Amino acid sequence: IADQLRNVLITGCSSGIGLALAVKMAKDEQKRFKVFATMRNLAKKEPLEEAAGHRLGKTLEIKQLDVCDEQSIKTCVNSIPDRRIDVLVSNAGMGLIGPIECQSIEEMKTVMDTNFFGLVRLLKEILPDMKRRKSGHIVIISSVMGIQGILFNDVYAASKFAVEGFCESLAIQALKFKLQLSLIEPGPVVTEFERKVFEDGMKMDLSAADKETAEMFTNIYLKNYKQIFQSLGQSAEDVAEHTVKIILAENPPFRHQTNTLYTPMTTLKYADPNGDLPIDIFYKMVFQHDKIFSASLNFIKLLRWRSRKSFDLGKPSQ
Ligand SMILES: NC(=O)C1=CN([C@@H]2O[C@H](COP(=O)(O)OP(=O)(O)OC[C@H]3O[C@@H](n4cnc5c(N)ncnc54)[C@H](OP(=O)(O)O)[C@@H]3O)[C@@H](O)[C@H]2O)C=CC1
Ligand SMILES: CC1=C(/C=C/C(C)=C/C=C/C(C)=C/C=O)C(C)(C)CCC1
Repeated sequence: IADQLRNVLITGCSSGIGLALAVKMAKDEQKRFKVFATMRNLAKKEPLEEAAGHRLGKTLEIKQLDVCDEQSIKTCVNSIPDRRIDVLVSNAGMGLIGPIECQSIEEMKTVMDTNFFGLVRLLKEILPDMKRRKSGHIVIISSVMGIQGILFNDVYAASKFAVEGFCESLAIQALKFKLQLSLIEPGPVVTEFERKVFEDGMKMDLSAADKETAEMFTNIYLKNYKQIFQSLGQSAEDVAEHTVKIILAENPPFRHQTNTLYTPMTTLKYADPNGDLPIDIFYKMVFQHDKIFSASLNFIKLLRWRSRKSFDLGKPSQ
């Protein structure tokens, strides 16, 4: 389908990565994509409409889709000509931070339902068509937390690990049907996600946690949260650019990390089969905070300077 117009369905386009990606693909100079930009709440469509400009109604259409609602997914897919989706970008998701003692099972279930079962619901509806056609690319916005946990992100990391385990299994079957499957793994990205998660963290009722845990969350995690996003964070447009390159790549990889500043952390996982190395390093970064944290921020600055050269995924398919 290299020279054919590709139908692209993206979830979670009211803000952040989904919005940036929808707009970037709709503005493709070679007009290779017809974008179905979806969101659960159409009352939030204005920023996307504004960013899409005159592409609206041409290379970009806005549709309602709630990944937690099977009927809404079905209605949306049925409204697409021939139900043909060449590229599915599963992007809708939400964060959750804090000590588990202070989170309800209900809140945790909402995260799993959105980040993990949201993807499962989409694929139950869309995968059979792709298999029948023996063509399609499934692109999932996962996270570095799909391969490595971070302090106070226990349930969010679990939801992204679930996504990765699910996709690793499915990728083998996908290969048999000539389908492509790619996990995009961003580090911190400055979007509504960051703002929502931080605000929820700031107003969290910490009374169910012991003093040491509550202080750890407030004085270490929340205190440094903004600085981490500032020094390490990417823009939604940057992640969108990586995602488009993956979509256009001749042989798209199964996993793609978008943030070269973050790769030293994830690499630690593969450097030690016992799994202790990344945990020890994260421990030192967090709890020998004064010395290590400033050292690691300097290290990040050095990496940022070193990583000016742009990434290269080889020859695009056209
Ligand atoms: N920001 C970050 O640091 C990182 C984010 N990611 C991942 O990137 C993806 C996009 O997040 P990002 O752009 O940062 O954050 P945003 O909060 O800006 O965007 C999330 C989008 O998902 C939508 N959404 C939430 N629940 C549902 C649902 N049930 N059905 C449909 N849409 C829903 C939101 O809609 P609404 O406006 O209605 O809430 C919004 O459009 C997520 O999967 C996230 O886990 C990965 C790595 C890092
Ligand atoms: C770098 C770093 C930290 C935080 C990393 C963060 C906050 C990453 C956020 C990633 C996100 C939001 C991914 C979304 O999917 C710690 C743990 C404080 C320890 C010191 C090093």
